[in-house]
Amino acid sequence: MRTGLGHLLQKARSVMVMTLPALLSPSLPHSSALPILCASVATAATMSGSTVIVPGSVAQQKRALRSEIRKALKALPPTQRAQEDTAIQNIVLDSSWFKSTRGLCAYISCESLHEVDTSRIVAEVLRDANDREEKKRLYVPRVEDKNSHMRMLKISSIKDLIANSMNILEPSPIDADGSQREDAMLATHPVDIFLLPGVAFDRHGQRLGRGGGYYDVFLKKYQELAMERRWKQPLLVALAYSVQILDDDVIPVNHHDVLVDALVSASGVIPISTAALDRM
Ligand SMILES: Nc1nc2c(c(=O)[nH]1)N(C=O)[C@@H](CNc1ccc(C(=O)N[C@@H](CCC(=O)O)C(=O)O)cc1)CN2
Ligand SMILES: Nc1ncnc2c1ncn2[C@@H]1O[C@H](COP(=O)(O)OP(=O)(O)OP(=O)(O)O)[C@@H](O)[C@H]1O
Repeated sequence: MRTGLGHLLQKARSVMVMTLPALLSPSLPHSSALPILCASVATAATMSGSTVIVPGSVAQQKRALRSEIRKALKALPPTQRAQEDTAIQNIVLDSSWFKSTRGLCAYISCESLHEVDTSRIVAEVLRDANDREEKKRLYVPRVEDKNSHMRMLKISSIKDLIANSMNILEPSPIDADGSQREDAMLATHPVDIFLLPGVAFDRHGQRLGRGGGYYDVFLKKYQELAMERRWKQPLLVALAYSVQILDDDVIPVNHHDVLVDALVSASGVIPISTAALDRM
């Protein structure tokens, strides 16, 4: 499914106007809203023509942008949030690329982090895993240490999850039978799709995470594994509220940032890479 980009952009902009009112001059048209967000990230921004020179390291700029988007997410009215959660999950569940996947990595959404809800997607996969012949293997994140080390472990029931110190549900390393859970990095079959969380995204595939480096490190390793094994590269699909989709060149970039293939917003799928155009 494709989306009307103009409509989506307008929607993202109009939400920015609502969530960042103090930064906006009443004379500015809505279309000027997102560059203003960029200026707001740089507290001492220097204007040079239309270019905003953002001071500070990339890490500082990322921190400032995370903080802006967290505020925008907190300000999202609950009814709009619920509507977008439903629409995004319906789009995923109804898609051919999701239906045909056999191996999936998904995050377990955390309400206090204001993440796009994945509970229906996870429940559906686990229902399939238990009831049907066409099973999907589901791997979910487990943080191993503070040095950006995360594993993706296979679960077969929601009961496999327990809250960690950050209050995110994650699997124990050992299952109910006392066996090691399957690790996606050690599995004999590939992961076809990653459903990714994040703080902000753009239409070039840039993704701003929570700052731990967990996904960037994991995805790089998984892409290398897929290459070694001659598997198809997994499709990296980020789930995004409208306020999380920013104009191009607003998200600060590091060389280690892994680009996503596509976004799913409440307005539809935004394919970015050629792989996404081919497969979605
Ligand atoms: N649901 C979910 N699970 C996930 C992630 C995620 O983003 N979402 N992760 C993705 O990496 C890993 C965990 N990483 C995390 C990193 C930071 C925070 C967090 O609470 N950050 C606070 C700010 C903390 C600070 O600035 O000091 C926040 O974002 O409000 C949570 C999870 C693995 N599991
Ligand atoms: N491939 C990598 N190898 C080593 N360190 C990395 C890698 N990717 C990220 N890091 C480190 O992780 C930390 C956080 O990076 P960054 O702010 O870009 O993460 P992020 O956008 O929040 O992404 P994530 O969702 O992966 O946490 C930085 O200290 C960075 O150097």
